Amino acid sequence: MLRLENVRKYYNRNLVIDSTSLELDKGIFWIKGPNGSGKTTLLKMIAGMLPFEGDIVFNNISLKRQPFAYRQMVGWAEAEPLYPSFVTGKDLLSLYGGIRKMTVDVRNELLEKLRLSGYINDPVGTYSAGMIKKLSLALAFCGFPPLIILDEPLITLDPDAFLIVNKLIIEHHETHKTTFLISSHQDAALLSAEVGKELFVGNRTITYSNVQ
Ligand SMILES: Nc1ncnc2c1ncn2[C@@H]1O[C@H](COP(=O)(O)OP(=O)(O)OP(=O)(O)O)[C@@H](O)[C@H]1O
Repeated sequence: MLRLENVRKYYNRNLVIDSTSLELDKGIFWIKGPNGSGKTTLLKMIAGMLPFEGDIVFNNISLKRQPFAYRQMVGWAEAEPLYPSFVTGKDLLSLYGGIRKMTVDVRNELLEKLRLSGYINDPVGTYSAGMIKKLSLALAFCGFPPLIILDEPLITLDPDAFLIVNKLIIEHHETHKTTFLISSHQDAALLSAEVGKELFVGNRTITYSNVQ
């Protein structure tokens, strides 16, 4: 269960997220809303990447009171990930996999599924935008955290990769009961109408509506 308690976010004096309280059960949630409505801000706050007023609680662990334990439960992938150009994909996966205590077999399975194996030993500076995107998604899945937050995971992916990522999200939700928060301008129905639910962000308020 994810709970937002009177969450509010200002950038300087600009109020972007206004006093939002929300409770979400396990599920796959799509964050929708026009450009500039606050989707990335909301996701970064839930990922523990931005300071804010209020609190966020996941599985009874508070981000404000137990920040380390909270962050251990969260995987995060940015919309436009950036990594130092000289590190390899393997370096990053070893780092994340080590922290998240993921076995090499499971890591290799993830690499195969995302078709990263062919270039994982190359420096990230040689990757295309889609290759970097897939690497960032693999890092978010590392160790199978119970909450995975993906900001625009489908941009820059080719049609094959798009389907692979959709499948991976559904598989994870079904097998590990992972909760996903996903921002996308894509149609949520592309994923799965059965498990997809939508959160609308806009007009400085958030309303939750179940689209099943
Ligand atoms: N670092 C920042 N400093 C100041 N204002 C910011 C900052 N980041 C975002 N904003 C402002 O916060 C508002 C919400 O931005 P945010 O990136 O969360 O929107 P979004 O819904 O993700 O947009 P998009 O669909 O274009 O990605 C915008 O008005 C933006 O200008």
